Amino acid sequence: MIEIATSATTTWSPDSWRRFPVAQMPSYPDPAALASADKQLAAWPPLIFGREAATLRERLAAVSRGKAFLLQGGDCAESFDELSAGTVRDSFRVILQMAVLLTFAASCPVVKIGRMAGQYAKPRSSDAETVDGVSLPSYRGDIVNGAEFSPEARMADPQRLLRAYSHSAATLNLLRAMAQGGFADLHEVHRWTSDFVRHSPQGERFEAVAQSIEEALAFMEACGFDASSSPQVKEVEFYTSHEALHLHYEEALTRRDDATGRWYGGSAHMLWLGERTRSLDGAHVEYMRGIDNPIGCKLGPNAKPDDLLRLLDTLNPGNVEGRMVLITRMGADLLAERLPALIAAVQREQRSVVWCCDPMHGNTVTTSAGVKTRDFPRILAEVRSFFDVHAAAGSYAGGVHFEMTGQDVTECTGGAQGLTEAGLQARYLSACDPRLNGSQSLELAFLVAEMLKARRRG
Ligand SMILES: O=C[C@H](O)[C@H](O)COP(=O)(O)O
Ligand SMILES: C=C(OP(=O)(O)O)C(=O)O
Repeated sequence: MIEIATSATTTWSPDSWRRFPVAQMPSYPDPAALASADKQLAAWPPLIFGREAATLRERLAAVSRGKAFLLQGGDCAESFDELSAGTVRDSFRVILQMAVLLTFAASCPVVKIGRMAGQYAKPRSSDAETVDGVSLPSYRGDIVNGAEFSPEARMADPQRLLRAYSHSAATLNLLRAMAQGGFADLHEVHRWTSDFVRHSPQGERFEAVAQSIEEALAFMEACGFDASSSPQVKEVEFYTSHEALHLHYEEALTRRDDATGRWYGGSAHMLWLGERTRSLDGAHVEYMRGIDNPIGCKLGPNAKPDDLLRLLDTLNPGNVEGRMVLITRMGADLLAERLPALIAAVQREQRSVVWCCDPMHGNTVTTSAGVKTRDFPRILAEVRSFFDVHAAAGSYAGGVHFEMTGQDVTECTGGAQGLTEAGLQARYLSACDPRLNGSQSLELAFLVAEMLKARRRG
């Protein structure tokens, strides 16, 4: 008789996911080499500590109570080759700028989480890609294989797990240095704008806000408040996150917290389940239920209220505040129709969650030239609809989640720069999905800031 594992009958351990069907996992030609990479990773230190994940849970608990707002953003897929001080700094500073605008508008703390330092694995719609009659395995993120269309590059290579770890460690090291070492000091706010944005309408609008902040700091200092030595002014709390897709990587970095005896995922502060890997009976849910980090769960337009409640039963049986972030990504057209039933179920069962809007993944289109893009007005429409639906239901729209970069890429159409389909090829660098560039990200932040301000004023 075949035994069917279920979360209810399985004792959790970092490797208990291996008894469950696992979606989106590449096949490795050399299992011994994979096991050896797993072993090496397990011997290395975790990238974060359990206490940090617990602090993030406290911050997210404040969001779930309507006392803070969540901003989560970063690359669709980080790339080994693109990693440099410049790329990390550019994304970080745009997230800081967005956070400043949102804090200013909402007058509440903004919890900042990067899709950074580990966002190397990608789920795909199809296992294979065919070009001119040649079929090869799909690119699944740099942790698995290479984006180049050749049989060698597309072969799943376990050594890439180790490179993903070292690239994540290098990224995190810089992020920590910038968050705490002076770069994020509010006195430096004028320096966060990159050159290509500085002279755009967004850049000029941001300068006006930066000027107000500078004056407010000077005023506080004149009143005797020592802003120059206050950690709230000089540093930011910045957290990392990625989709917990590659379960070999996640298992190998799972650690037990000495202080509490609880397990946590050591690869990032927050991990999320993707739309394609949130099956209740699947390996990804099994892995996530046992770790103590805050957990995100993507919810597409076909998510059913009962499935959501059963997921919450499994992932957060104690209904712990700040544990669950529900990231809806339904598309601008469907959100108003599909989201209310999910909100109603959560309200009826009094579940504590953070509701977050990912307006990217439900709005992807392919142009006639075969380029994947997203149109800025549709992204904005989904965010607006998200706020409206929550307001109508008496629920708190708690955050936003974007695929973005600080670089001057041309991947999403629209926005004040007037990017057209014809202009996409100029600097299309993403190996997977299209991101907002620095200017579009700021533009969106201004619009979200207006919604937050309107909500605050009732
Ligand atoms: O980022 C999300 C997914 O990995 C991506 O949308 C999948 O793209 P595909 O449909 O081209 O496989
Ligand atoms: C794959 C992603 O999203 P989704 O699971 O919502 O498609 C992602 O955010 O990278």
